[in-house]
Amino acid sequence: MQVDDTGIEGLKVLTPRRFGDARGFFAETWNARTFADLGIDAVFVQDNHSLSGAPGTIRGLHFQTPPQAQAKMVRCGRGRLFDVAVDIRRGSPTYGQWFGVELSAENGRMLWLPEGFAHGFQTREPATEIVYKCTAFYAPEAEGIIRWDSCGIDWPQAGDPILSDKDALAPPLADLDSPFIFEAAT
Ligand SMILES: Cc1cn([C@H]2C[C@H](O)[C@@H](COP(=O)(O)OP(=O)(O)O[C@H]3O[C@@H](C)C(=O)[C@@H](O)[C@H]3O)O2)c(=O)[nH]c1=O
Repeated sequence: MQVDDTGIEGLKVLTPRRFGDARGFFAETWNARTFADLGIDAVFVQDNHSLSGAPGTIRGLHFQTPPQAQAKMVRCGRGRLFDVAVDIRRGSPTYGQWFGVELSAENGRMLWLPEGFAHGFQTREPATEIVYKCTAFYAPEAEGIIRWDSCGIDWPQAGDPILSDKDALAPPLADLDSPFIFEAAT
C-alpha cells in the first residue's frame, strides 16, 4: 500500500498494491487490519456506486452534518475522474483549502476523507463510475452542499458542467457556518 500525504491533515491518497498475472490483477481495496495500521480506523456502513454519462459532469460538493457526518473511501470503478475534498473543519489551519487527485480504473488510487470535508468530483471520460464506502448512513435531512465554483477549485474541464438541480442552487463556501470543529491528530 502506498500512502501519500496531501498537505491537509487526515486526508490521504492510498494506492493499494496490485498483483498482476496473465489474467489481469488482484488488489485489496479495503482491509480493516491493514488500514487500521495506517491510522484509518473506519467502520463502514454503506457502499455507494454512481455512473455519470457525460465527461465533465460534476457531483458535489457534499457533506452530512454531525452526528450523521460521513468519512469516505473513494475510488474509480470505470473511466477517470478528478476527485476533490474541501476542508470545512472550523479552526483547521487548512480551512477552505481544496485538494484534488485523479482517480481512475487504471491507476487504482483511492482518496480517504475523514469527517469534516466536503466531497465532489468531475468525470473525465464518458460512462465514468465512482465507488465509495461511507461510515454513516445516507441522511438527506443532514445533507450540506457547497457550490462547486465557490472554493477556487481548478476543475480540469472548463465550461458549464452538467450538475443536478440541487448542486446548481447550492450556496457558496463563504456562506457556510461549518458544523465541524478541527481536532488535531494526537
Ligand atoms: C447519496 C445518496 C443518494 N440517494 C438517492 C437520492 C436521490 O434520489 C438519488 C441521487 O442522489 P444525489 O443527487 O444526492 O447523488 P450524488 O449527487 O451522486 O450524491 C453523492 O455525491 C458525492 C459527491 C458524495 O460525496 C456522496 O456522499 C453523495 O452526496 O439517490 C440514496 O438513496 N442514497 C444515498 O446515499
